[in-house]
Amino acid sequence: MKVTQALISVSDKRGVLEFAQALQELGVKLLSTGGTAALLRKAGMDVTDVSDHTGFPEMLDGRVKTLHPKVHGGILARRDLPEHMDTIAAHDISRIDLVVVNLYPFAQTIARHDCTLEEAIENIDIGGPTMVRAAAKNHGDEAGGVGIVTDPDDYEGILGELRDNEGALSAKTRFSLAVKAFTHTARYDSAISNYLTALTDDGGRQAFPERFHIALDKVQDLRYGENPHQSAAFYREPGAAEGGIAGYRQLQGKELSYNNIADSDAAWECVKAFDTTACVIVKHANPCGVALGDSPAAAYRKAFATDPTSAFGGIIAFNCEVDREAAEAVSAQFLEVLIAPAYSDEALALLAAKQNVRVLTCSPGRSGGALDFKRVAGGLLVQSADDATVAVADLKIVTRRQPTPTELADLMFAWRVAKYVKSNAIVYCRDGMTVGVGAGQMSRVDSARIAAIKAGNAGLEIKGTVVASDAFFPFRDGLDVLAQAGATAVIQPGGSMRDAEVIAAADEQDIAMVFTGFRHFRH
Ligand SMILES: NC(=O)c1ncn([C@@H]2O[C@H](COP(=O)(O)O)[C@@H](O)[C@H]2O)c1NC=O
Repeated sequence: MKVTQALISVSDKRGVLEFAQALQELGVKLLSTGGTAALLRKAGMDVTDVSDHTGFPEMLDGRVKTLHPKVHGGILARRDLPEHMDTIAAHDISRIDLVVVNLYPFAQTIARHDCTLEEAIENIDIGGPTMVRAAAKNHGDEAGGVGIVTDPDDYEGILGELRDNEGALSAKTRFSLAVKAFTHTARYDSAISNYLTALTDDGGRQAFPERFHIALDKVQDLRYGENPHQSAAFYREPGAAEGGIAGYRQLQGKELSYNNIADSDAAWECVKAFDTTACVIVKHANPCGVALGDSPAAAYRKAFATDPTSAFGGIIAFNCEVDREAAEAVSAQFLEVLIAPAYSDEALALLAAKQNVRVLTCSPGRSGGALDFKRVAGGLLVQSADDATVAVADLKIVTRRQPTPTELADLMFAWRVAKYVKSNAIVYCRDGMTVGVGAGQMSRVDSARIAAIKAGNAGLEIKGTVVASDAFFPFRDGLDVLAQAGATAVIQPGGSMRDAEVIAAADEQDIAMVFTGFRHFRH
């Protein structure tokens, strides 16, 4: 059925003029609301105001514009039922075959820090969702129905189909537009619910609403989950900042697996923590080598040297462009995924010879949402992201001996790495490189021992290293292990009941120790 009449009422006016002009050229009659009609008319278009169509003025500050049987009858009448068609004809209601609506910008309004409740309420669209839902419900079948367009990105495709299809939209297109439209209104209402249920009695907003709606967009189905007998998919938060792994672009290689994405996230978040050239190698969600370097290749070689055994089949991330030398260096090992903000042409040409390696670019910007989620059986733990940082000036030196400038630089490096190592985390470092990483142990003292053993296995000198501990030492035994291994300086949060005992142990062994005042647990 040919589209004869369209109603256009949009807040986001991007591309609407060109779309309306093209519709008019196709012979579609246009109805429109105040602001939208004014925009179209200013461009010389022939458009009928909805108020002239209904015989009722827009009223109540725009709260009532399109809420009228002349509009909703024209949308909701079933094209396949003669009785419906007779009824609208009897009431002089004409068919509206295409509805082009996007809603008041509620999410953008409440994102403003100075937004009042009154402003938020006024930005709850009523007439818009009513039309969107009506049109989506009446998307119809082969006999005809209504097309509902809520996304300016769809304008071009719609025009293409109308041109190719003698001015009609197929039932398939109308159905997929309807699905998108109901998703649009569901997301809109979720934002309203999240906002209102987070309001506090004193007019403030609590971070965690009483009811939490999360809307996610599927990025892709995955071949399987953490194990081959689990099914899986990857979802992205709409509107999340670009810098997270969910914004990845794959340049070559096999499809990413569930574990690839989880490990890539760990590697990418860790490498972004450094503001000079850095490389991170991750295995099973933990960094097994992190290093700074004068070039990406130099950083990689140091990171790899931490634990060549574990680096096999790892995920490698750089925070800078990968050049030919770095591409050559990483190609010498078996790796699953390579991530960087960019690659030189030479590097890409070289990597192309290893077609199985998944090569990704990610934006170096800030990562996703301000909230962190963790699934537990029957629920979800939600917390603010761990974005605490410490500056040298904030450190509290608690031992007799002060760290030397070199130790201090390595302590800061080690602390940054420890944040990305699963607890209990102990990280030995020297010269901007990890020397031994102890991760995910149930006891801190075991983590300290394992990290030292791993450094030995890699043939690295542990004497003279500095150490970061992601949380305080409950007893002096952990500190004693570090001292016996030959560490000379330690960074840790402090705050243990036995801090005095741990500080005394450090003083006894001439270790310089600094407290950050906060911990970096990662489970
Ligand atoms: N009240 C109504 O009947 C009504 N009908 C359409 N709207 C909205 O008004 C906006 C467009 O308004 P204008 O064309 O005046 O700029 C659209 O976001 C549309 O969703 C309405 N506004 C709010 O509820």
